[in-house]
Amino acid sequence: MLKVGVTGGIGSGKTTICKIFESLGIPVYYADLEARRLIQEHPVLVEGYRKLFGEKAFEYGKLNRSHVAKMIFHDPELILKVNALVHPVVREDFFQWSRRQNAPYVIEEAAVLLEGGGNHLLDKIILVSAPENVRIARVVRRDGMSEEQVLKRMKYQWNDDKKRLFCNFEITADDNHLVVPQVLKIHFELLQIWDC
Ligand SMILES: CC(C)(COP(=O)(O)OP(=O)(O)OC[C@H]1O[C@@H](n2cnc3c(N)ncnc32)[C@H](O)[C@@H]1O)[C@@H](O)C(=O)NCCC(=O)NCCS
Ligand SMILES: Nc1ncnc2c1ncn2[C@@H]1O[C@H](COP(=O)(O)OP(=O)(O)OP(=O)(O)O)[C@@H](O)[C@H]1O
Repeated sequence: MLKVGVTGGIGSGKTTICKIFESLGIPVYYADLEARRLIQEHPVLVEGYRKLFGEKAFEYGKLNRSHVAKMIFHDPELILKVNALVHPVVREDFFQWSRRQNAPYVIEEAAVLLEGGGNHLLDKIILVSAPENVRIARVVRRDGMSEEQVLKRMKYQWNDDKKRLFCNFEITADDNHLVVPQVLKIHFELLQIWDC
């Protein structure tokens, strides 16, 4: 079974693309979602988040997302500590999850994948790209974040030019390209690679 990463900056359309792969029967591991579950459940992460963010890290056992987001996206050192704490646990969880799947390939969807060297553990990487102004507008519309809040998160993510150097496929998900044909083309190429 191949392990495929789908990455791209905030608001690029990764989740939307992955839903199409899911409709083709491909299992998808959504790293943001699973990270939030693990931060609330995994003893090492619960303890680590308490140490880094204080008692306010959790409210009634749930991650206090706005408190943590306010702190980490203002502090480059803190975000490095968080990434070093969370990403290895998520990666291990992804590998355990992938062993339980039965498919020609599985996908890990993650915004921050290449930045931590996660590509070395995956067989192929797909970049989902869209211009920054389009991505900002999408996230403002979807989450009600301010433009400044989106820009703060982008600061901790590589730009598409840098990501492109590490990717095997690219899906252009701006407002002018159809994405379904691009997904289908990659899907059949991945099936062929798996078949060989
Ligand atoms: C800061 C937190 C609480 C914000 O929660 P929130 O629900 O607002 O955002 P969510 O988790 O859905 O992420 C939304 C987007 O924010 C960006 N983002 C999240 N974490 C990071 C990070 N460490 N570096 C850069 N961008 C990030 C990504 O584009 C992501 O797709 C949460 O993202 C967190 O704890 N992040 C650190 C752990 C992490 O790196 N998770 C990413 C998956 S491994
Ligand atoms: N190709 C597209 N054309 C127009 N709108 C799109 C396209 N792809 C996604 N969107 C919209 O843009 C927003 C962001 O998409 P999506 O949630 O898939 O991005 P993401 O990369 O997973 O975001 P994040 O990194 O924040 O989790 C959503 O509201 C979605 O409906």
